[in-house]
Amino acid sequence: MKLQLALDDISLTDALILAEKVRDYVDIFEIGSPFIIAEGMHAVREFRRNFPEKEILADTKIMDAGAYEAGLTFEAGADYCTVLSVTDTLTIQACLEEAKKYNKQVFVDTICSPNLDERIKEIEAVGVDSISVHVGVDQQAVGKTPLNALKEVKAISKTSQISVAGGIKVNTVEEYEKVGADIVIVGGGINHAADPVATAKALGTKIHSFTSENVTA
Ligand SMILES: O=C(CO)[C@H](O)[C@H](O)COP(=O)(O)O
Repeated sequence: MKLQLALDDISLTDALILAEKVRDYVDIFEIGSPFIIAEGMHAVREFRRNFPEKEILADTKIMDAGAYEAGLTFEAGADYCTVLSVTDTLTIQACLEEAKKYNKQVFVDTICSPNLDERIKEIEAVGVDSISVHVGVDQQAVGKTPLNALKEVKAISKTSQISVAGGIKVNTVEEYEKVGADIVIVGGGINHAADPVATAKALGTKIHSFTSENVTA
């Protein structure tokens, strides 16, 4: 299992400082949607320059103009961008086509998607192979978690790697590992912790120990 650190409500300077301190514990650096709104693709370029060995995800949550917007992220150095499952399948297909040109990948974010069962089948039928099960910050504020949606998607998905996000913390990460997430995304659970570096280390150690248990099993 991999750890993806979502950098959302943070300045570019602070994000680069934090990322340098946690680079050994984190597999994927996510340039979060609010961070992209604040800094644009400049943040992706700076992360690519400073962390050439790392996987970088641009959380663009694309809703339209799939090829153009996905292309901007790959040009900037992202390995992955995100598109919303609630958008038209044509937009998702356009992102996938663009990713193919760069030999990169696209995660489809399920935030606010009704009829997950039907939608997962439809998008995998057009070639989606990476799905991000996500309960957003505003939904978390009313007590929602992504655990049930993850169970649902795991039961339906035939071919995809699956990441999960939505208020996950060091003391809840096991629940997501048990259900079979491939990637756990943590934003506030690290960034808003009293000691973000120690928390990233604890999460990374836990998550990577799951992987070695699986490998030796
Ligand atoms: O995409 C996001 C918000 O739309 C966040 O990056 C994602 O939810 C992870 O952050 P957190 O762990 O704080 O929920």
